[in-house]
Amino acid sequence: MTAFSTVEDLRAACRALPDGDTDAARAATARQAVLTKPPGSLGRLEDAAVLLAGWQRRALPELDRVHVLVFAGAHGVTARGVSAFPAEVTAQMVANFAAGGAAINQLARQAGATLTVTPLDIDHPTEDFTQAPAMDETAFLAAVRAGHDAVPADADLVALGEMGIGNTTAAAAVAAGLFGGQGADWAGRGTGVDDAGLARKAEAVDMALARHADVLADPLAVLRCLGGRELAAMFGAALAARQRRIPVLLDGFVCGAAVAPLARLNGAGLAHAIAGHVSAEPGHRKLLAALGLAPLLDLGMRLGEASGACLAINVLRGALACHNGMATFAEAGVSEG
Ligand SMILES: Cc1cc2ncn([C@H]3O[C@H](COP(=O)(O)O)[C@@H](O)[C@H]3O)c2cc1C
Ligand SMILES: O=C(O)c1cccnc1
Repeated sequence: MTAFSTVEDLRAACRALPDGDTDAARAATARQAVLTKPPGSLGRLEDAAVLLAGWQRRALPELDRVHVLVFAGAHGVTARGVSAFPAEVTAQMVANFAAGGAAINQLARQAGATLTVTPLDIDHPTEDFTQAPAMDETAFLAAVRAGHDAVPADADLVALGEMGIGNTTAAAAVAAGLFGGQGADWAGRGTGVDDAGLARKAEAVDMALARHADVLADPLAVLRCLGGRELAAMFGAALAARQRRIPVLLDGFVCGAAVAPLARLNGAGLAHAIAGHVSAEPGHRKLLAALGLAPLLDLGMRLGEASGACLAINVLRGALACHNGMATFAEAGVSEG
């Protein structure tokens, strides 16, 4: 596993990513062509099975060891009135995760996945990024490393998610920093802010873009200066998964913004990622389009916590039930077209 003790090490690691196994992907594609169905009739389930085969490096992939990794962080920008909820909800929800009372507890159990929640220094909010970098390099690397270390080496799939009051503002700032546009193009209502709250979010993003204008060409600096610890951790987890060739399921807008720097640093950086869903946060659809990712689900969800990704695990289980379990035309004695 590539270690990184500096931002430049991290950048080098992001540029030197391994590929999946094209032979396994080719074998999976060939199998899809001879299963007892019209070619292509399982739509994106077929693509998903082939992607899992390529990254798991076996023609018949498995989902025995599925891990949901949720990272929590606290945001200085909450002081600007950018969330409908108070900042203390982050720590309260971390306790709720531990007690089993959150949506993700129910969804992870239902999806047959192991849930791990990693709080990241939640008693110490990041800096208000309208005024200063959210994190210095030490704090940023520590958060990236925490995410990197959270990925189990033997996972068949990891789903990523977050908890952090204020983080849809951070995600909007990161998205704007990476892909251009202004606050109003990327800010949404998050937990449900009113029109004045939405205007404050857009203004905070615009202030952040102006404050950090000199680093916007550097995707890692964008994540460090405009992001937050849980975003940096999701980035580190997506990187670790790729280094181990483990496929990744992405959650909503915040998760997508967190991993987007990998695609900016390496054109194929998110080739191992599947968008679990598109959230109701309007920036998410735009972000997925910019990343060239098509979401599996579109359920109007806007929760975060890896909830959309977790539901999509069930879709992948369906994809593999067909891919691994169906008879071929020859086996079933069914005539081909
Ligand atoms: C009780 C509660 C549980 C949550 N679980 C996820 N989020 C979601 O909402 C937050 C982002 O929205 P904003 O940027 O508007 O603060 C994040 O914590 C995200 O995970 C929650 C929010 C609340 C209030
Ligand atoms: O799409 C998301 O990630 C999201 C949307 C609203 C609140 N929290 C997260």
